[in-house]
Amino acid sequence: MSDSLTPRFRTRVKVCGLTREQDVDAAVAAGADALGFVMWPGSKRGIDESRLAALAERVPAFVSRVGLFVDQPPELIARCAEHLDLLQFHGDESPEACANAPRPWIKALRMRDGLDLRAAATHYHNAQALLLDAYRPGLPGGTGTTFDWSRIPANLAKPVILAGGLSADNVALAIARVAPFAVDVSGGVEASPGVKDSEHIMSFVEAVRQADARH
Ligand SMILES: O=C(O)c1ccccc1NCC(=O)[C@H](O)[C@H](O)COP(=O)(O)O
Repeated sequence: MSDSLTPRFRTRVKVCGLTREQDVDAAVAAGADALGFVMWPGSKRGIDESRLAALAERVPAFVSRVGLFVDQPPELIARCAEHLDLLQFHGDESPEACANAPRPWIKALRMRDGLDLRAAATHYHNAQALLLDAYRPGLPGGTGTTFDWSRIPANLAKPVILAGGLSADNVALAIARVAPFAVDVSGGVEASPGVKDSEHIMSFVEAVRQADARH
């Protein structure tokens, strides 16, 4: 239990898959630490470069703009990076390919059977964090499903961003079980793919704050 003089850990919040100005504003107003923009055209939440520019310029200082890529060309990544603070690689990018990125980066890992997270943390040792997401064949991200959180070892060498099927209803349990550095939400705060609901965003951030206050 913390007292008022003891700083508490604050679980960071990333809201992902933003496509609309009003959703960017809602996530910032709710207190999100990072906003994710899916640059992969195969996604229902995918946006193009001009949309990225328009959305990114609304984001104030101290809120990170994160661009998501799935095995995409370095030239595209470099152009998008002009509007981004951080890159999130969701495909089979090698550590070498990631290391050539023009911005700091995080590696998304889909929790398929047999994935050795300690080995992955060593493999991607230059990553700023590992984002752990559910595995669903054929879908590189945004599955809307959880995975078995007990597979995440304690004291992983990299900060953990927990993703996959989180919502205001289960994020407190996730924080209690995993104690991640950050949580990432997309489908759990949506009315439909790519269309966020400001009330759901607010409830999600509030649920994270309440969970933090209990620890
Ligand atoms: O959202 C997508 O469609 C997507 C497509 C390709 C790569 C990544 C994608 N999304 C990543 C995310 O939104 C999140 O990092 C994560 O997957 C959580 O999504 P959700 O389970 O819906 O909360």
